[in-house]
Amino acid sequence: MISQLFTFRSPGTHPFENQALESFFLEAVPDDACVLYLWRNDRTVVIGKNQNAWKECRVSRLEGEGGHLARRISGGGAVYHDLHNLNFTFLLPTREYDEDRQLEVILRAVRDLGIDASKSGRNDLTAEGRKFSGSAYWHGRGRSLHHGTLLVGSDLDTLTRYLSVSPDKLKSKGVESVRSRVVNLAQLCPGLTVESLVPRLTEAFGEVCGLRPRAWELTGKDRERVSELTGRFSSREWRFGQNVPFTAELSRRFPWGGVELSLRVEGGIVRQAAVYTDAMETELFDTLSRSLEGAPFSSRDLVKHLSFSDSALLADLRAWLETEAM
Ligand SMILES: Nc1ncnc2c1ncn2[C@@H]1O[C@H](COP(=O)(O)OC(=O)CCCC[C@@H]2CCSS2)[C@@H](O)[C@H]1O
Repeated sequence: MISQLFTFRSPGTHPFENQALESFFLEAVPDDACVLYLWRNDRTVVIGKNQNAWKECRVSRLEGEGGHLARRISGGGAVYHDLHNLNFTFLLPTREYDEDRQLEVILRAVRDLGIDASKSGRNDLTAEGRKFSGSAYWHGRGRSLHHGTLLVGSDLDTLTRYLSVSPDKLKSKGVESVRSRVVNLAQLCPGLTVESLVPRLTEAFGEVCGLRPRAWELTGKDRERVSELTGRFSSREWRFGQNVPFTAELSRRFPWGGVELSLRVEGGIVRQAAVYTDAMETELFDTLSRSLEGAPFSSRDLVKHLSFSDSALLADLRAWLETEAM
């Protein structure tokens, strides 16, 4: 039986710290309690546990604009977060886990605003046929986590700019996102902000569970654990190295000839590079494919590895890879 409710609002907006806090609550939630953790990330794309970062997200564009690519422990697709998207996480013992009750908390808060919201499909909440929330789940060691997004007033153009990747560029297995039409709650309830939604969620949490929620106070020891966990979520290994191997195919026509690059990427590193070209400088291209092997698969690193000579042709290739969506 749940006999205690806790709420916690993250003070920060950095994705890896927020993910660490979430994992901390997963470890720390008492056997008779449910925690509702509310948090926001600044400019972040969060991919599912088994997704390919480059297939789901324009990583170089996101990072070039100061954003972060984060991977979560739960499955499912890729979503965009900014400061006008509110995330919720329910953390509780698995035997008390009840997806419908958890979603009831969210639906009650949203319907109280006069929005006709409903559950749709496996993990979406929609209003007027458009999605404003996606959920994902994790269960293990007797504890469960149910987390989801709430689009309140996010920049939907930016969302689309980061999440649209050309479909045939990467050949890879892995979970695909389910692209949907999206809507901000503030569009359906003018004036709504994250700040005004938070107390409504806390209230609905108490009403649905029939208990009064208390704020969780972090101790010094809790904070130490959170900073340990932050390292895991921020590591390149966790974020990019988890992929099943894939092949990236990039092609471009230049005044001096066409180039096709085929890069075999394993653990986020280019293991094999093949270049097909009708340009005349075949020797340069042999060196080029060798020099790409071992490079981390990011525009910046590929460009660095292509700096072995100052030929004009290489400069064209560097400029291309710098802007190429990967
Ligand atoms: N922030 C946000 N909220 C709702 N829907 C979104 C969002 N960003 C993108 N999308 C839309 O959902 C699809 C992907 O849907 P798909 O069903 O593939 O994936 C999800 O919903 C995953 C939800 C994960 C929630 C976690 C909670 C805390 S950390 S992230 C995407 O292509 C867009 O069309």
